[in-house]
Amino acid sequence: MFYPMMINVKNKKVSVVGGGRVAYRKVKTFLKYGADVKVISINFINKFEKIKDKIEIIKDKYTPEYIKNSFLVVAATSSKETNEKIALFCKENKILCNIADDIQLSDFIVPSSIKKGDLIVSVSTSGKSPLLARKIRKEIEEIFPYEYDDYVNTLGETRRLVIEKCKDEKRKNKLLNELIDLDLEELKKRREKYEDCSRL
Ligand SMILES: C[C@@]1(CC(=O)O)c2cc3[nH]c(cc4nc(cc5[nH]c(cc(n2)[C@H]1CCC(=O)O)[C@@](C)(CC(=O)O)[C@@H]5CCC(=O)O)C(CC(=O)O)=C4CCC(=O)O)c(CCC(=O)O)c3CC(=O)O
Ligand SMILES: NC(=O)C1=CN([C@@H]2O[C@H](COP(=O)(O)OP(=O)(O)OC[C@H]3O[C@@H](n4cnc5c(N)ncnc54)[C@H](O)[C@@H]3O)[C@@H](O)[C@H]2O)C=CC1
Repeated sequence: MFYPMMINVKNKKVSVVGGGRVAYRKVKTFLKYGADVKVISINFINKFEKIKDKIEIIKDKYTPEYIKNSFLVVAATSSKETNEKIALFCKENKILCNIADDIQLSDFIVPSSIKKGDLIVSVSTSGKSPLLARKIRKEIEEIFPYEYDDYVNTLGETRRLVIEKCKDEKRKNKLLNELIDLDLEELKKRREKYEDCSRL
């Protein structure tokens, strides 16, 4: 059973084995979340050219040496045998792994997701149908047509002010509940107001 969680990969060593379409997709997502990505593969599709300055590229066959110090590993080679070897090595060395062609051997799977600033919406079918996850993700994307970045940041800052300055639990909950119904403009006014108060 896969438990949904958010894992911090910023500046952490992530290794992706394989240089095909699937590996490329996984690498792009890790880069979006600030990981320190190494890619090991015999061959690479041309798209890797576009991101070659943002990753470490090792053009070689997989050997455990390349992944041994990783925080996370993704096995996305076209060789089932290699993917299995990677899974086994990760298990023995307590490294979390995602095996692109074998959910049973995977410690984690990747959902289909939308990132609008710090607002992240993820959809998973627990591996039953990645295409359904993608379809639902696209449907949800249509109801988030604009950038949430500024809104979620302002909400986060205003929430911090309420938590810091309001010590009455009941009132605090009331204020926090009010915040999520305000639009960006109202929220910014509210933040300014709370910044000027010493207590709420
Ligand atoms: C278990 C999981 C493990 C993991 O990869 O993490 C997994 C496993 C497998 N995928 C397979 C196939 C496809 N996967 C996609 C696409 C995506 N797959 C993703 C995640 C996951 N795929 C995890 C579960 C997600 C969930 O919770 O449901 C997404 C969401 C995220 C991402 O990859 O970043 C991304 C969509 C991103 C987006 O657009 O939003 C497509 C479509 C395409 O490629 O265009 C196809 C072809 C169509 C088909 O087969 O359905 C196969 C068979 C391989 C083979 O046939 O050889 C396996 C292996 C198996 O099923 O055993
Ligand atoms: N989880 C997912 O979302 C999906 C997973 N898959 C599975 O993912 C795997 C990869 O799929 P694609 O990227 O389409 O394949 P691909 O054939 O385009 O790429 C495979 C890559 O693996 C490399 N490779 C093969 N053996 C290797 C070894 N011993 N050491 C290092 N690199 C090696 C090749 O050089 C190539 O770059 C397949 O097993 C496929 O079944 C396929 C579709 C989606």
